[in-house]
Amino acid sequence: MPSPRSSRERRAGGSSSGRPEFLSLVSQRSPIPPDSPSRRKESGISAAAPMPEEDCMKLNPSFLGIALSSLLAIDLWASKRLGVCAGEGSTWGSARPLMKVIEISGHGIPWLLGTFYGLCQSDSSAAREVLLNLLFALLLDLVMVAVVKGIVKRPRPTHNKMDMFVTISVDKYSFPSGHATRAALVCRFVLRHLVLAIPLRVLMVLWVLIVSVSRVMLGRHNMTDVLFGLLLGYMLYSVVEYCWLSPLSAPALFALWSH
Ligand SMILES: CC(C)=CCC/C(C)=C/CC/C(C)=C/CC/C(C)=C/COP(=O)(O)O
Repeated sequence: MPSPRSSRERRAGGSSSGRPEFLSLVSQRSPIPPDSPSRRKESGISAAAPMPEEDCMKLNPSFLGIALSSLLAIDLWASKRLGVCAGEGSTWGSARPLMKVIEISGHGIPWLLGTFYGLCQSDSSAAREVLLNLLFALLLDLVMVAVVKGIVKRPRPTHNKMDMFVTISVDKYSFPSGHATRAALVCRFVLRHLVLAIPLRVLMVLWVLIVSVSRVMLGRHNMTDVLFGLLLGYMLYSVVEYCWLSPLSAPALFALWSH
C-alpha cells in the first residue's frame, strides 16, 4: 500500500523531493485545499496537532544543508584571507620560503626515509619495534589520506600555487591535509613512545600547530582540510596502537630486521 507521503507527491506532479522549498512550489499545483492540515504541514505553518516524525525529518536535511553551505562559505572566505603566503606577491609573500621549509618538515618523504634509515641502523630490539611501528603508521597515514582524497576530490584552493616538493596524483586534492594528519599522528606517536624532556614535548606540539597553520597560510588548504586532517591523524594513532606490531604478533617482520 502506498504511503501517504508518496501518494501526496504523486498528486503533486511526481516530485520526489522532500525539501520544503520544493514542497512549497509543488503545493501551488496541488489539489489539496489551501487550509487543509496537510497543506499547512507542507508550507511549514505550525498546526495545532503535533507534526508526524516523517514531516519533521523533511526539514532537517534542508537546515543541515544550509548550515553546511554556510560553514563551507565561511571556510573558503577565511582560508583565502589567511592565505597570506600563497604567492610571492601576497601580503606575507616574503615569508613563503620559511613556510616551504616548514612544509618539508612535515612531508612524507623525509619522515619515511628517516624512519627507514633508523630501522636499518638500529641495534636494539626495542628501538626496532618502535621504528617499525612508526614506519607502519606513516604508510597507513599515506594510504588513508590518499583514499579520502580520492573519494572526496575537493580541489585545492584557487589561490594555491602547485609548486610542492614531490607529490603523488591524489595530491591535487586538498581534503584532508596530508601534512596535518602526519603531524598529528607523529606527534601522538612520539609523545607516547619517546622519553622526551618537557620543552621538547612542547616543541613537538608547537610543530604540529605551525605545520597546520602554514598549510592555510601557503594557500595549500582550506581550514576544514587541516582540521579534519588533525582529527584523522589523531584517530589513526589509535589504530596503530591497536594493531601494534611486536616480535610476538609479527615475528616474520622482526626477523627481516634482526642482524
Ligand atoms: C621510503 C618508503 C619505505 C616508502 C616510500 C613510499 C612512497 C610511495 C612514498 C611517497 C611519499 C609522498 C610523495 C608523499 C606525499 C606527501 C604530500 C605531498 C602530501 C600532501 O600533503 P597536503 O598537506 O598538501 O595534503
